[in-house]
Amino acid sequence: MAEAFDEIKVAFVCLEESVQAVAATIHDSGEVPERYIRPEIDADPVIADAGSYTLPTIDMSRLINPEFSQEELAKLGSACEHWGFFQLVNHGVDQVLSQQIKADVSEFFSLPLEEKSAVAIPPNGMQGFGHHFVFSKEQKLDWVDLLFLATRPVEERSLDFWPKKPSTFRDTLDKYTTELANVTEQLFRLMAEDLGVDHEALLGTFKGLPQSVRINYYPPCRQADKVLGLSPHTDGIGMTLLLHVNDVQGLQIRKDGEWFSVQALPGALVVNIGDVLEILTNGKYKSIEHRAVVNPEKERITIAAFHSVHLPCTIGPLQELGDPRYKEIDGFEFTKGYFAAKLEGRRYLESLKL
Ligand SMILES: O=C(O)CCC(=O)C(=O)O
Ligand SMILES: [Fe+2]
Repeated sequence: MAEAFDEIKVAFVCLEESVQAVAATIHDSGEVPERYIRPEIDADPVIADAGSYTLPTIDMSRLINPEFSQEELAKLGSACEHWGFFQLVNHGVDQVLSQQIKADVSEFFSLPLEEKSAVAIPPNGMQGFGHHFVFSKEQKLDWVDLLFLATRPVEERSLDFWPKKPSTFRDTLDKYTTELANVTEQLFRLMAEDLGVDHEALLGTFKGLPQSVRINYYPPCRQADKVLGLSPHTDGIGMTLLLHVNDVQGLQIRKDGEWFSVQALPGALVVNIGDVLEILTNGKYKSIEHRAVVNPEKERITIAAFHSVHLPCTIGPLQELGDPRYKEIDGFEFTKGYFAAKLEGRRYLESLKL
């Protein structure tokens, strides 16, 4: 994947300011610079009465227990079809390791800007500390700083962008992402079973489980209702596993045309279907638009682990799943198109429909 990123060459404009530093400088006035103010939020409100919705919770310990697996597998399939999102509990990721990754990530973002800048994203680069999806000097900006790293295949890691501080960071990220790759592989197998397709056909697209992480730091913002942490988007990969580093909520997903706030359970992984899995499943599983909002008083930190296709490859609906409803597309071309249209929600995915 690291090599793939080099090949994709996304033309992001280098945004030199850190949002965390902006938040600190406006601390007294609380007035957010115009570039971060998002008038579109008012036109697109959050579901007032979310009581009728509950994001499905899937229990991995039941999925792998023969006594309950059929029932839980049906729930998994239904969540992927109707929500494109679920919370995974009892996922088996070592709790001490989860605590350690949370501590290391929090410590990295609490370092002075100069120290974080040791791993800054270079011009036209993707990996490191900085911002993604800034295409012009005029465009509105998300209220977030990120650290983006390709973690698998292991031999393609660019360690220059892996923080040396805190000293445990690299080792913890290595162990944590390895565990997540295992959970992902298990989920892909279970999904193949739910879909009634050959495991190898599904897993082959994700051979070697290429993976990257996007660690999101959303500073608090007194004008939180005027900014967006992350603009609405879908994930241009197979599947994402999201960990909440602290207990601050902010993820919203588009449900029946309105925004629904996710309440992540402590310790759960929030899993979502990406564009590639929607295409492979011929539209059975859904890649849902989501966004992140910001807390007025507290910082919010999340770790999104993306599981991507094995490049080079061709992305298209699996044969067993009926007449194709999406075009076949070369993996590189898909990824380039996804990055170019990232700020346009589901539009790129829709353009691939037949
Ligand atoms: O931080 C969140 O809640 C969402 C993160 C996300 O959607 C992403 O990184 O793609
Ligand atoms: Fe996302």
